[in-house]
Amino acid sequence: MRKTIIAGNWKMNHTGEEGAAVLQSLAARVTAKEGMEVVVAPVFPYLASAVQIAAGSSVTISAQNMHWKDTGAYTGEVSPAMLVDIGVTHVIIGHSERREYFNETDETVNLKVKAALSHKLTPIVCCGESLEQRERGEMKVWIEGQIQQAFADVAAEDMTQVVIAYEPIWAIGTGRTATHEQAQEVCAIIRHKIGTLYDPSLADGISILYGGSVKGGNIAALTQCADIDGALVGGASLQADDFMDIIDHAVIK
Ligand SMILES: O=C(CO)COP(=O)(O)O
Repeated sequence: MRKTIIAGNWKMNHTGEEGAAVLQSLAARVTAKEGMEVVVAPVFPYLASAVQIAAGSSVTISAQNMHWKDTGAYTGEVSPAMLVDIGVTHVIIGHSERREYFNETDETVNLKVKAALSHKLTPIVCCGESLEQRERGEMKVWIEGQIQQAFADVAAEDMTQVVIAYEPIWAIGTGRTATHEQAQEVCAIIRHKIGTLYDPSLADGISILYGGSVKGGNIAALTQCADIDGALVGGASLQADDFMDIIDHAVIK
């Protein structure tokens, strides 16, 4: 059975104090549910204290990015070994904001995916098309290409540790959620592509999340879809009440 995963990407938000308050509230309120995982991704400076606040609760902590090397002359970067050292378990890789503003490419995404897997960090690998690509009818080819390149040279046994997030760029922070039919269509394309790259039963075990203006009001319809196994949530993960609303209404299939 695939896990339902609700992951909050805080992006560049919350001071240490603000984030700690939200996380304390979540740690107290999220109850352990079989088949469900709740993840929160604060900014780098507060990851270590976030791990401590979440310890013993049903919330686990993710980074929003990392470098692929363990150490070296890479000013401003953070390595997978360092994340593991402080107790981080997940890392978001290839978010469209990193691709757009920080020169993240399919090649660096692939390097980071392989580095995460070799450190037993769970990569939450993002893909998604722009509105122009969708309108030009290029969505399927684009998404399949992103998936193929993200997992190039990744062994089948490592794929079981992977989480994929489909985030259409046009639905991020816009209030314009993809309909659950649109999200399901693309998540099915992703699962099918993984099935052709590996095998269908491996693809069947991978959690595929949807991200883009997810709220308490649309999570049930999304997670009822056959190929949508949770959400990567931006804005609505910043306040404990909003995020709890999503967690409480997510469907565990
Ligand atoms: O980018 C996202 C999560 O990674 C989605 O952000 P919003 O939920 O704010 O649209």
